[in-house]
Amino acid sequence: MNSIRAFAPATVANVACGFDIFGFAIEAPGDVVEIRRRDEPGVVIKEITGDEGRLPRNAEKNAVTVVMLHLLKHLGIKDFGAEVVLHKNMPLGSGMGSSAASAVAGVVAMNELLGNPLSRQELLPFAMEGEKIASGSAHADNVGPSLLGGFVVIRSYNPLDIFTIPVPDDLYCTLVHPDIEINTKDARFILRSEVSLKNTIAQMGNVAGLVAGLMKSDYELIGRSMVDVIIEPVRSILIPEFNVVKLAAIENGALGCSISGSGPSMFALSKGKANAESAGLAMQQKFADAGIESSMHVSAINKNGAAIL
Ligand SMILES: Nc1ncnc2c1ncn2[C@@H]1O[C@H](COP(=O)(O)OP(=O)(O)O)[C@@H](O)[C@H]1O
Ligand SMILES: N[C@@H](CCOP(=O)(O)O)C(=O)O
Repeated sequence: MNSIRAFAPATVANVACGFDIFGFAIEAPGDVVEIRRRDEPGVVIKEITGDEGRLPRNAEKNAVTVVMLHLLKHLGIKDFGAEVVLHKNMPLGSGMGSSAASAVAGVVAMNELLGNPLSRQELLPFAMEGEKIASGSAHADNVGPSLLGGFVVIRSYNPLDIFTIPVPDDLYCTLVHPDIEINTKDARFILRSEVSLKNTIAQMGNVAGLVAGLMKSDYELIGRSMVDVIIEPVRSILIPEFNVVKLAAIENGALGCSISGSGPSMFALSKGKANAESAGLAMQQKFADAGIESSMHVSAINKNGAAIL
Protein backbone atom coordinates (compact mmCIF):
# COMPACT_ATOMS: atom_id res chain seq x y z
CA MET A 1 0.00 0.00 0.00
CA ASN A 2 1.46 3.35 -1.02
CA SER A 3 -1.15 5.86 -0.05
CA ILE A 4 -3.73 6.25 2.74
CA ARG A 5 -6.48 8.74 3.68
CA ALA A 6 -7.81 9.00 7.22
CA PHE A 7 -10.53 11.07 8.91
CA ALA A 8 -10.61 12.10 12.57
CA PRO A 9 -13.58 13.92 14.12
CA ALA A 10 -13.89 17.06 16.22
CA THR A 11 -14.42 16.51 19.92
CA VAL A 12 -15.99 18.09 22.99
CA ALA A 13 -13.55 17.81 25.92
CA ASN A 14 -14.24 18.28 29.65
CA VAL A 15 -18.04 17.95 29.17
CA ALA A 16 -18.69 20.50 31.95
CA CYS A 17 -17.44 18.86 35.17
CA GLY A 18 -14.74 16.51 33.80
CA PHE A 19 -11.69 18.72 33.18
CA ASP A 20 -9.09 16.61 31.33
CA ILE A 21 -11.02 13.37 32.07
CA PHE A 22 -14.19 13.42 29.90
CA GLY A 23 -14.61 13.79 26.16
CA PHE A 24 -16.70 12.64 23.23
CA ALA A 25 -16.46 12.91 19.47
CA ILE A 26 -19.10 14.29 17.12
CA GLU A 27 -19.83 13.04 13.59
CA ALA A 28 -18.52 16.11 11.72
CA PRO A 29 -16.52 18.18 11.03
CA GLY A 30 -13.19 16.39 11.09
CA ASP A 31 -9.70 16.66 9.63
CA VAL A 32 -8.62 14.50 6.69
CA VAL A 33 -5.00 13.41 6.23
CA GLU A 34 -3.45 11.83 3.13
CA ILE A 35 -0.05 10.14 3.29
CA ARG A 36 1.85 8.96 0.25
CA ARG A 37 5.10 6.99 0.34
CA ARG A 38 8.04 8.57 -1.45
CA ASP A 39 11.52 7.33 -2.28
CA GLU A 40 13.50 10.00 -0.44
CA PRO A 41 13.68 9.49 3.34
CA GLY A 42 11.88 11.82 5.75
CA VAL A 43 8.31 12.84 6.51
CA VAL A 44 7.41 16.13 4.82
CA ILE A 45 4.27 18.24 4.73
CA LYS A 46 3.39 18.68 1.06
CA GLU A 47 0.22 20.73 1.45
CA ILE A 48 -2.25 22.02 4.03
CA THR A 49 -5.67 23.26 2.98
CA GLY A 50 -8.17 25.22 5.08
CA ASP A 51 -5.69 26.86 7.49
CA GLU A 52 -5.14 30.14 5.61
CA GLY A 53 -1.40 29.45 5.73
CA ARG A 54 -1.28 29.64 9.55
CA LEU A 55 -0.11 26.17 10.56
CA PRO A 56 3.55 25.16 10.69
CA ARG A 57 4.84 23.43 7.54
CA ASN A 58 7.76 22.02 9.52
CA ALA A 59 6.93 18.34 10.23
CA GLU A 60 8.43 18.58 13.72
CA LYS A 61 6.11 21.43 14.67
CA ASN A 62 2.76 20.32 13.26
CA ALA A 63 0.57 17.98 15.33
CA VAL A 64 -0.29 15.95 12.22
CA THR A 65 3.30 14.88 11.56
CA VAL A 66 4.82 14.98 15.06
CA VAL A 67 2.71 11.95 15.91
CA MET A 68 4.00 10.10 12.82
CA LEU A 69 7.61 10.84 13.75
CA HIS A 70 7.03 9.51 17.29
CA LEU A 71 5.38 6.37 15.92
CA LEU A 72 8.20 5.68 13.44
CA LYS A 73 10.80 6.21 16.17
CA HIS A 74 8.98 3.85 18.55
CA LEU A 75 8.84 1.16 15.86
CA GLY A 76 12.54 1.66 15.07
CA ILE A 77 11.77 2.53 11.44
CA LYS A 78 14.46 4.78 9.99
CA ASP A 79 14.74 6.44 6.59
CA PHE A 80 11.00 6.14 5.95
CA GLY A 81 9.86 8.48 3.19
CA ALA A 82 6.35 9.99 3.15
CA GLU A 83 4.60 13.16 2.05
CA VAL A 84 1.57 14.40 3.92
CA VAL A 85 -1.44 16.45 2.86
CA LEU A 86 -3.65 17.84 5.65
CA HIS A 87 -7.19 19.07 4.99
CA LYS A 88 -7.99 21.27 7.99
CA ASN A 89 -11.75 21.30 8.33
CA MET A 90 -12.14 23.22 11.56
CA PRO A 91 -10.83 26.50 12.93
CA LEU A 92 -7.67 26.67 15.06
CA GLY A 93 -8.00 27.48 18.75
CA SER A 94 -11.67 26.57 18.55
CA GLY A 95 -12.31 24.33 21.53
CA MET A 96 -13.40 21.68 19.04
CA GLY A 97 -10.25 19.59 19.42
CA SER A 98 -8.69 20.95 16.26
CA SER A 99 -5.11 19.95 17.02
CA ALA A 100 -6.32 16.57 18.31
CA ALA A 101 -8.20 15.80 15.08
CA SER A 102 -5.00 16.36 13.07
CA ALA A 103 -2.92 14.29 15.49
CA VAL A 104 -5.37 11.39 15.44
CA ALA A 105 -5.86 11.39 11.67
CA GLY A 106 -2.07 11.52 11.26
CA VAL A 107 -1.25 8.64 13.58
CA VAL A 108 -4.12 6.45 12.30
CA ALA A 109 -3.07 7.03 8.67
CA MET A 110 0.59 6.25 9.37
CA ASN A 111 -0.28 3.11 11.37
CA GLU A 112 -2.44 1.91 8.46
CA LEU A 113 0.31 2.65 5.93
CA LEU A 114 2.69 0.53 8.04
CA GLY A 115 0.23 -2.41 8.08
CA ASN A 116 -1.35 -1.68 11.51
CA PRO A 117 1.45 -2.71 13.88
CA LEU A 118 -0.40 -1.04 16.78
CA SER A 119 -4.00 -1.22 18.00
CA ARG A 120 -6.19 1.91 18.35
CA GLN A 121 -5.62 1.93 22.13
CA GLU A 122 -1.86 1.62 21.64
CA LEU A 123 -1.87 4.68 19.35
CA LEU A 124 -3.17 6.93 22.12
CA PRO A 125 0.20 7.95 23.68
CA PHE A 126 1.45 8.94 20.20
CA ALA A 127 -1.64 11.06 19.52
CA MET A 128 -1.08 12.73 22.91
CA GLU A 129 2.36 13.88 21.68
CA GLY A 130 0.50 15.97 19.07
CA GLU A 131 -1.43 17.71 21.86
CA LYS A 132 1.83 18.40 23.68
CA ILE A 133 3.18 20.21 20.64
CA ALA A 134 -0.06 22.17 20.18
CA SER A 135 -0.93 23.18 23.74
CA GLY A 136 2.04 22.25 25.91
CA SER A 137 -0.04 19.59 27.67
CA ALA A 138 -0.50 15.94 26.69
CA HIS A 139 -4.16 15.78 27.71
CA ALA A 140 -6.13 12.85 26.29
CA ASP A 141 -9.71 14.12 26.47
CA ASN A 142 -9.71 15.21 22.80
CA VAL A 143 -7.41 12.62 21.20
CA GLY A 144 -9.00 9.76 23.19
CA PRO A 145 -12.53 10.17 21.84
CA SER A 146 -11.36 11.22 18.36
CA LEU A 147 -9.31 8.02 18.15
CA LEU A 148 -11.69 5.58 19.86
CA GLY A 149 -15.16 7.11 19.52
CA GLY A 150 -17.80 7.04 22.22
CA PHE A 151 -17.88 8.89 25.53
CA VAL A 152 -14.38 8.56 26.95
CA VAL A 153 -13.36 8.62 30.61
CA ILE A 154 -9.68 8.98 31.54
CA ARG A 155 -9.49 7.46 35.02
CA SER A 156 -5.74 8.00 35.29
CA TYR A 157 -2.92 9.56 33.29
CA ASN A 158 -0.08 7.76 35.04
CA PRO A 159 -0.50 4.96 34.27
CA LEU A 160 -2.85 5.77 31.39
CA ASP A 161 -6.25 4.17 32.11
CA ILE A 162 -8.95 5.11 29.62
CA PHE A 163 -12.31 3.55 28.80
CA THR A 164 -15.62 4.37 27.15
CA ILE A 165 -19.07 4.32 28.72
CA PRO A 166 -22.43 3.84 27.01
CA VAL A 167 -24.59 6.88 26.26
CA PRO A 168 -28.33 7.06 25.56
CA ASP A 169 -29.19 6.65 21.85
CA ASP A 170 -31.24 9.82 21.79
CA LEU A 171 -28.54 12.06 23.28
CA TYR A 172 -27.54 14.88 20.91
CA CYS A 173 -24.79 17.45 21.10
CA THR A 174 -25.02 21.03 19.90
CA LEU A 175 -21.68 22.70 19.28
CA VAL A 176 -21.65 26.44 18.62
CA HIS A 177 -18.40 28.07 17.59
CA PRO A 178 -18.34 31.87 17.91
CA ASP A 179 -15.94 33.50 15.50
CA ILE A 180 -13.18 34.18 18.02
CA GLU A 181 -10.03 32.26 18.89
CA ILE A 182 -8.71 31.00 22.25
CA ASN A 183 -5.50 29.01 22.44
CA THR A 184 -5.68 26.04 24.77
CA LYS A 185 -2.23 26.92 26.10
CA ASP A 186 -3.46 30.36 27.25
CA ALA A 187 -6.73 28.97 28.62
CA ARG A 188 -4.76 26.47 30.74
CA PHE A 189 -2.36 29.13 31.96
CA ILE A 190 -5.12 31.17 33.63
CA LEU A 191 -6.42 28.25 35.72
CA ARG A 192 -5.81 28.22 39.46
CA SER A 193 -3.60 25.37 40.63
CA GLU A 194 -5.49 24.84 43.89
CA VAL A 195 -9.13 23.92 44.47
CA SER A 196 -11.13 24.27 47.69
CA LEU A 197 -12.52 21.22 49.45
CA LYS A 198 -16.05 22.59 48.97
CA ASN A 199 -15.61 22.82 45.19
CA THR A 200 -13.90 19.42 45.04
CA ILE A 201 -16.90 17.82 46.75
CA ALA A 202 -19.35 19.56 44.40
CA GLN A 203 -17.32 18.57 41.33
CA MET A 204 -16.96 14.92 42.41
CA GLY A 205 -20.73 14.70 42.89
CA ASN A 206 -21.31 16.02 39.38
CA VAL A 207 -18.69 13.73 37.81
CA ALA A 208 -20.33 10.71 39.44
CA GLY A 209 -23.80 11.99 38.49
CA LEU A 210 -22.87 12.52 34.84
CA VAL A 211 -21.37 9.04 34.47
CA ALA A 212 -24.39 7.45 36.18
CA GLY A 213 -26.86 9.58 34.18
CA LEU A 214 -25.24 8.58 30.86
CA MET A 215 -25.08 4.88 31.77
CA LYS A 216 -28.67 4.78 33.08
CA SER A 217 -30.09 6.98 30.28
CA ASP A 218 -31.34 9.31 33.01
CA TYR A 219 -31.61 12.60 31.10
CA GLU A 220 -32.62 14.65 34.17
CA LEU A 221 -29.55 13.43 36.04
CA ILE A 222 -27.34 14.22 33.03
CA GLY A 223 -28.68 17.78 33.02
CA ARG A 224 -28.32 18.26 36.79
CA SER A 225 -24.74 17.01 36.65
CA MET A 226 -23.55 19.31 33.84
CA VAL A 227 -22.20 21.77 36.38
CA ASP A 228 -18.57 22.85 36.57
CA VAL A 229 -17.67 24.85 39.69
CA ILE A 230 -13.90 24.76 39.07
CA ILE A 231 -12.96 25.59 35.48
CA GLU A 232 -16.02 27.27 33.93
CA PRO A 233 -16.11 30.24 36.37
CA VAL A 234 -12.52 31.11 35.40
CA ARG A 235 -12.62 30.48 31.66
CA SER A 236 -16.10 31.77 30.90
CA ILE A 237 -14.83 35.35 31.19
CA LEU A 238 -12.93 34.74 27.92
CA ILE A 239 -16.20 34.06 26.05
CA PRO A 240 -18.38 37.10 25.35
CA GLU A 241 -22.06 36.57 26.26
CA PHE A 242 -21.27 33.23 27.93
CA ASN A 243 -24.02 33.40 30.58
CA VAL A 244 -26.65 34.68 28.15
CA VAL A 245 -25.83 31.96 25.60
CA LYS A 246 -25.86 29.24 28.24
CA LEU A 247 -29.24 30.35 29.57
CA ALA A 248 -30.65 30.49 26.03
CA ALA A 249 -29.58 26.88 25.43
CA ILE A 250 -31.25 25.64 28.62
CA GLU A 251 -34.43 27.68 28.04
CA ASN A 252 -34.70 26.24 24.52
CA GLY A 253 -34.54 22.53 25.18
CA ALA A 254 -31.00 21.66 26.29
CA LEU A 255 -30.34 19.55 29.39
CA GLY A 256 -27.20 21.56 30.12
CA CYS A 257 -24.58 23.76 28.48
CA SER A 258 -20.93 24.61 29.12
CA ILE A 259 -17.60 25.41 27.45
CA SER A 260 -16.38 22.92 24.85
CA GLY A 261 -12.76 22.12 25.72
CA SER A 262 -10.98 25.37 26.48
CA GLY A 263 -13.45 27.40 24.38
CA PRO A 264 -14.54 29.60 22.74
CA SER A 265 -16.97 26.96 21.43
CA MET A 266 -19.90 26.18 23.70
CA PHE A 267 -21.72 22.87 23.70
CA ALA A 268 -25.09 21.69 24.95
CA LEU A 269 -26.50 18.19 25.42
CA SER A 270 -30.16 17.54 24.66
CA LYS A 271 -32.65 14.71 24.51
CA GLY A 272 -33.47 14.40 20.81
CA LYS A 273 -32.28 16.18 17.70
CA ALA A 274 -35.12 18.72 17.66
CA ASN A 275 -34.18 20.03 21.11
CA ALA A 276 -30.50 20.14 20.13
CA GLU A 277 -31.36 22.21 17.05
CA SER A 278 -33.61 24.67 18.84
CA ALA A 279 -31.07 25.12 21.64
CA GLY A 280 -28.37 25.76 19.02
CA LEU A 281 -30.41 28.35 17.10
CA ALA A 282 -31.11 30.19 20.36
CA MET A 283 -27.40 30.14 21.26
CA GLN A 284 -26.45 31.47 17.83
CA GLN A 285 -29.07 34.22 18.12
CA LYS A 286 -27.55 35.45 21.41
CA PHE A 287 -24.09 35.59 19.84
CA ALA A 288 -25.58 37.39 16.80
CA ASP A 289 -27.32 39.92 19.10
CA ALA A 290 -23.84 40.80 20.36
CA GLY A 291 -22.50 41.10 16.80
CA ILE A 292 -20.62 37.78 16.90
CA GLU A 293 -20.94 35.36 13.98
CA SER A 294 -21.03 31.69 14.81
CA SER A 295 -21.31 28.25 13.24
CA MET A 296 -23.34 25.35 14.60
CA HIS A 297 -22.97 21.57 14.46
CA VAL A 298 -25.66 19.21 15.75
CA SER A 299 -24.66 15.58 16.12
CA ALA A 300 -25.27 12.35 17.98
CA ILE A 301 -22.26 11.05 19.93
CA ASN A 302 -19.85 9.56 17.38
CA LYS A 303 -19.40 5.94 18.46
CA ASN A 304 -16.65 5.06 15.95
CA GLY A 305 -14.05 7.81 16.09
CA ALA A 306 -11.38 8.01 13.39
CA ALA A 307 -11.78 6.12 10.12
CA ILE A 308 -9.72 5.08 7.11
CA LEU A 309 -11.38 6.52 3.99
N1 LIG B 1 -2.41 20.27 12.73
C1 LIG B 1 -2.75 21.20 13.62
N2 LIG B 1 -4.03 21.61 13.72
C2 LIG B 1 -4.37 22.59 14.59
N3 LIG B 1 -3.50 23.23 15.38
C3 LIG B 1 -2.20 22.87 15.31
C4 LIG B 1 -1.79 21.84 14.45
N4 LIG B 1 -0.45 21.69 14.59
C5 LIG B 1 -0.06 22.60 15.50
N5 LIG B 1 -1.10 23.32 15.92
C6 LIG B 1 -1.05 24.43 16.90
O1 LIG B 1 -1.95 24.17 17.97
C7 LIG B 1 -2.57 25.35 18.42
C8 LIG B 1 -4.08 25.17 18.36
O2 LIG B 1 -4.42 24.12 19.20
P1 LIG B 1 -5.43 24.35 20.37
O3 LIG B 1 -5.12 25.66 21.02
O4 LIG B 1 -5.40 23.12 21.22
O5 LIG B 1 -6.77 24.51 19.60
P2 LIG B 1 -8.06 23.61 19.65
O6 LIG B 1 -8.76 24.03 20.90
O7 LIG B 1 -8.85 24.00 18.47
O8 LIG B 1 -7.57 22.21 19.64
C9 LIG B 1 -2.14 26.47 17.48
O9 LIG B 1 -1.08 27.16 18.11
C10 LIG B 1 -1.57 25.73 16.28
O10 LIG B 1 -0.54 26.41 15.62
N1 LIG C 1 -9.00 19.45 28.81
C1 LIG C 1 -8.45 20.39 27.87
C2 LIG C 1 -9.24 20.31 26.60
C3 LIG C 1 -8.83 21.31 25.54
O1 LIG C 1 -9.71 21.17 24.44
P1 LIG C 1 -9.55 22.07 23.11
O2 LIG C 1 -10.61 21.57 22.20
O3 LIG C 1 -9.75 23.48 23.55
O4 LIG C 1 -8.17 21.80 22.60
C4 LIG C 1 -8.56 21.79 28.47
O5 LIG C 1 -9.64 22.13 28.93
O6 LIG C 1 -7.55 22.51 28.49
